[in-house]
Amino acid sequence: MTKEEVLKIIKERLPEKRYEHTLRVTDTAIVLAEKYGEDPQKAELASLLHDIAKYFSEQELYETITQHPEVPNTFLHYHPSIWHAPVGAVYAQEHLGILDMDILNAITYHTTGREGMSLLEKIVFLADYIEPGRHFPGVDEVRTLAESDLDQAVAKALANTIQYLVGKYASVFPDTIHAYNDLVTKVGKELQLKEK
Ligand SMILES: Nc1ncnc2c1ncn2[C@@H]1O[C@H](COP(=O)(O)OP(=O)(O)O)[C@@H](O)[C@H]1O
Repeated sequence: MTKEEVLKIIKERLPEKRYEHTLRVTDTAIVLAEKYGEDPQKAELASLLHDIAKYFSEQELYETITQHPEVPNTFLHYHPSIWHAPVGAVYAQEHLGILDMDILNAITYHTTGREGMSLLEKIVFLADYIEPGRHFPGVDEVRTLAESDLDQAVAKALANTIQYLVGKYASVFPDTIHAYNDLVTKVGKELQLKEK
């Protein structure tokens, strides 16, 4: 599939603002891929498609997850706003013929992260978090970390997300906690030192 064909598909399924967000995530992911040694074409395709299911109805998201045993149904125990991620991967596989599991997993875990994220998964997760249209508290620190250390940047983004959710007494998808634990074991000390 050409980039133009993918762009046409996402343009038909996303409102203008979300389409522009997608393009910014894609540009950001390509820069990160070049910096950290990932295939930029994989980063481009995964990012272009990461939000493909964002505007599917809640019923369609629910049904897709229940009908696909490969999607962990833990997703259904958490807020519907995270369901679009695994459903996007199902869509990419079934409708666009994408079979690369790394690309499909990068789409599935772009919102939540998970333990043992691949380089591509980290890149798409982080690009979604730091693309230049994002303005939430703490994003600039993550942008700075992303210039020098991918794991530190992802760990900080996960910490921010968990703090944000806990701050409003929202439940936290368990894989996000696992992703956080996994990465702070590696880079928690460095992050602590940087914040002193
Ligand atoms: N790890 C998580 N666990 C539970 N809910 C989450 C998690 N991450 C995000 N959410 C919820 O899902 C919503 C959508 O997340 P996301 O797809 O990152 O949003 P955006 O629309 O900004 O791209 C968030 O606003 C938040 O309420």
